Amino acid sequence: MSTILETRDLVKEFGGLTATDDVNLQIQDGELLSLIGPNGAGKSTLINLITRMLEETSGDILFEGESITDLEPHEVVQRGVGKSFQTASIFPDLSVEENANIASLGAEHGSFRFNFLRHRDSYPEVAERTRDVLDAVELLPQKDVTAADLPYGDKRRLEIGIALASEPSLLLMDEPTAGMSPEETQETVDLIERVQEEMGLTILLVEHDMEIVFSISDRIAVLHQGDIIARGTPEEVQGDPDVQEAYLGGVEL
Ligand SMILES: Nc1ncnc2c1ncn2[C@@H]1O[C@H](COP(=O)(O)OP(=O)(O)OP(=O)(O)O)[C@@H](O)[C@H]1O
Repeated sequence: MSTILETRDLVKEFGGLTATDDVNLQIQDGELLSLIGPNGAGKSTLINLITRMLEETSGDILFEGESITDLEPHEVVQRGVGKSFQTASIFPDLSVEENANIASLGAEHGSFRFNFLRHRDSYPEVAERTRDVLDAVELLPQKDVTAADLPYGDKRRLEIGIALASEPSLLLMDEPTAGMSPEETQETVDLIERVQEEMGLTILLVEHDMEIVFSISDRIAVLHQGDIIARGTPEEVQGDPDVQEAYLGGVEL
């Protein structure tokens, strides 16, 4: 297995506070790696550094062997780093299909074309990608539904579909099941496992639900106060005394 993403001595300071402290993380091609840790551990900071929403204080980030620290966020997406976050990427007044079209078109042409809806029939490759994406997240039957009218779980699936439209080789997911009912959570976990397998995706998952983390992950990295204190398979991490200590009084592992 080769390394798809690597952080080298990655430091992010906010004033006097060190949010990530010399973080060296490697994500292997094709794996599902979960990033866990107590509140304030630095998980979101690390994700935001990878997507280039935040500028590092020092260190480097390599994607497919090349540094991405000089890139803009949209350039990182074009390189193949997709993200599915809670912050909505959905246009609520448009249909499911139109939302997927916009994402597919952006991926095809590198930027959003304002008037594309009038010309969409001349973009067969976009239509095909839209169909594939909606099929992958099982939203084809709801393609004409206005996004705002979708049940919550379907909205989150549409967000995952929008992220998939850019055909990422690495997908960053921040709490994809937050706010979902147990049934929606299980469906989403199944969906993540399926797209990972079918599309050969590599996934970096930030998730607070330990049941999900331990069932779905190939490997887990544990952040605590900006440091990676443990990494390994679910079994290795679960038995690690440093991890138990970091979570004392917090989440039960
Ligand atoms: N923009 C910011 N300005 C100042 N401090 C920040 C900023 N963003 C994060 N921090 C601080 O950096 C530390 C790490 O925060 P971060 O949000 O990365 O943690 P987290 O592991 O994602 O937490 P949670 O699980 O609660 O989302 C915290 O102490 C937080 O208060």
